[in-house]
Amino acid sequence: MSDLTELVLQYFDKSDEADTLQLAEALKEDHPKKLLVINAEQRVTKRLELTDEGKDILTNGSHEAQIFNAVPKNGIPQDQLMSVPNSNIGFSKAMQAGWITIDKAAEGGPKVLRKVESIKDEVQIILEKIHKQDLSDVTETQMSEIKRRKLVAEVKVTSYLVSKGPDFTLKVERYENELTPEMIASGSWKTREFKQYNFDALGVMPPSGHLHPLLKVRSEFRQIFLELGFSEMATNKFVENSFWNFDTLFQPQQHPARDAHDTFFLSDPATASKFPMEYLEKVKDVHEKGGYGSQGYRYEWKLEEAKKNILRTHTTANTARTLYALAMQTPFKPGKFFSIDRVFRNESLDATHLAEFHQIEGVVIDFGLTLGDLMGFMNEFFKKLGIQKLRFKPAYNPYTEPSMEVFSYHEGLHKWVEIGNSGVFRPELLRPMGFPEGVTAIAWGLSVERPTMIKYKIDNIRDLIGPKVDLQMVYHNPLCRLEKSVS
Ligand SMILES: N[C@@H](Cc1ccccc1)C(=O)O
Repeated sequence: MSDLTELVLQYFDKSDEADTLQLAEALKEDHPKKLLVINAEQRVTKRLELTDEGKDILTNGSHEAQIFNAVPKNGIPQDQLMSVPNSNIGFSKAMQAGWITIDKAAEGGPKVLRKVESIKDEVQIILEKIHKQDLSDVTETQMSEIKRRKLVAEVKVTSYLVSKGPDFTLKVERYENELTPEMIASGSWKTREFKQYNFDALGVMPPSGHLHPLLKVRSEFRQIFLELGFSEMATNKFVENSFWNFDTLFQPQQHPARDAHDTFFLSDPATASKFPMEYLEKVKDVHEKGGYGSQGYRYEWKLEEAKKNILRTHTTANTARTLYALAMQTPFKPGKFFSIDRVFRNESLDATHLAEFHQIEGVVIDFGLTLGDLMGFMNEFFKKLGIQKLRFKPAYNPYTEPSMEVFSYHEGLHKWVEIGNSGVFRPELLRPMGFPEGVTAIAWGLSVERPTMIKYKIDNIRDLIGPKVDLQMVYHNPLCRLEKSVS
């Protein structure tokens, strides 16, 4: 017996019937076709069966025959015949058939006498034929009489016509699903049979539209910013140049972040050419000589370095562009801006790092904003996300002073987790743009991936992004259940 035959029998040992598709699944068979090596066609036929009364007649004879047999040669008083089962019908049928007669004038009451020597019990004979399913010499009149007397009934019988299918084989083989390195190494792939692709497969129908967890968390953050009156910055430029990504942010041209190990540089087009020249000169000056109370970096600033096209390493490049556009407007107007979009870093990939991720960025600009405003604002912002305990740690960014890393206490992990970076923008950044003295800006950035991984308890980022995304996680986030908070 083949393995499959055994499995099929085991399956039927536990269940009465099977849909071939379900059976294929239960048996882990590659394709239900393998199980369809035989065809089964359902057929419904009609058959006559004896009723209980019919069965009784088959064994004991018809009612009329029983009456005849109960009459001895020299007759019997009529009332004694009444003990025979079904005597009423039997008596009248036997009278009709002319088998018996009645002597009403007999002494001691009416007496029943035999009229013939012997009888032939036709009803019993016909029922015997029906029982044997041999209806060849049963006449229509006989049949309708038997049916009228309800001695037979018509029953439906369901059966299956089983025949060999086109793929019938006595050898049930398994198709290979995957071409493995072992098959290539051993050369066994040459003789194996591979499963065909099913281009008609429809996949699982989702019950409703779903958001990827990253999009869901993104929409939750977006909602918080909008509730706080922030405007969304345009973030459609994945390709940025070094000028906006680094130089405008007072990041020196020798800074390690501007190295090919950390940043993706474009080869075609390798450089950008359009810059606001007046502003560019001011940026160059502040790097080389300083100003606005700063002594600058005191190195020779090079335009070629600023021209280099890159994939933006942070959305702070958009903040720089947005603030520059705001500075162009007079008189000065305070502003609150945010963006949530993708950034790229030339990092070595591991369970928690990818070469691209999403940043949430916020900036508030007005006269006299201080570190206290930043800390107060951070507390409010994270409270809306359900994050209560915050800690700030002094840090360094070329564009903010002071700078602070933001940590939150993670109840599940029982430790402080870094959730963002923040600071007060330097005058070296704001003043060359043209903002008046006294205008300051507080800004912060965080990744979308970190809170998402914490919320969905994902410890490998590849389960969140890329071909190995756990679809169940997506299915559990139907659009209609969009929640307002991230925890
Ligand atoms: N650009 C910083 C985040 C940040 C934004 C704004 C101010 C301070 C820090 C980062 O990529 O980590």
